[in-house]
Amino acid sequence: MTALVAHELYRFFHTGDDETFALRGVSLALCAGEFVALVGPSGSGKSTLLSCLTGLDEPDGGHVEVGGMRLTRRSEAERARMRASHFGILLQTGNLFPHLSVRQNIRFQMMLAGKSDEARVDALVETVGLRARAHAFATQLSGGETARAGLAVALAADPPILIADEPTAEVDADTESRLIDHFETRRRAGLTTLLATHSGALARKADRIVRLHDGRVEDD
Ligand SMILES: Nc1ncnc2c1ncn2[C@@H]1O[C@H](COP(=O)(O)OP(=O)(O)OP(=O)(O)O)[C@@H](O)[C@H]1O
Repeated sequence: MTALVAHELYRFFHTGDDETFALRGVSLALCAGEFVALVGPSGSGKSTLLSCLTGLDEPDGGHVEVGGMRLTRRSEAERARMRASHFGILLQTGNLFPHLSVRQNIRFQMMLAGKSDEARVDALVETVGLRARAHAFATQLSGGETARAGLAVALAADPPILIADEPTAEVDADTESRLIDHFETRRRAGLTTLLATHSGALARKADRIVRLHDGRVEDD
């Protein structure tokens, strides 16, 4: 079953007289339960693609379908509803509430999904290697800790589709291997994962590697 489809996505940015072609006709299909790594050089369009796939950004051309329903060109409220029921999202813009601790951020995300499970909060804090920082506020975390806490929040509600941008940036080797185990557990549970990454170790564990270059899929 196909979980997420992108049809011929185009995205252009205009800054003054400059025009950047971030996506130039990207098509991609993720099957339910697939673990896919999105790779490519800096500036190749990975983050832009993830934003369009989750409906946080609207493509200038093409469309996205999630769970068989079109996500693109709907109202912001409809996109937000579809996002909440399909995705866990970690993008470079971050997803933490600054006035909540790491634990409270994870708990809050679970609550939004109608869930409450303290053992799962403990397990997620452990998985991302933040046991010692679980009670720190988001504003008190380092860059790497912020990214790991953000990943725990993205995973909190056990989303059908996890979309994460560089989830293992700035993590030590032990944490990276725990996270890889977690992504493999998701795959065994039939959950779908798409990660943009510069990590060869992580990409090698994926079922499939999709390579972007200059806004196009170079290899899939
Ligand atoms: N909001 C924006 N306004 C103008 N240009 C943008 C914007 N967002 C992205 N771009 C440009 O679009 C291109 C693709 O950027 P994107 O962030 O998607 O690349 P990336 O592959 O994720 O890079 P990295 O690996 O460095 O995160 C780049 O040339 C970038 O400068």
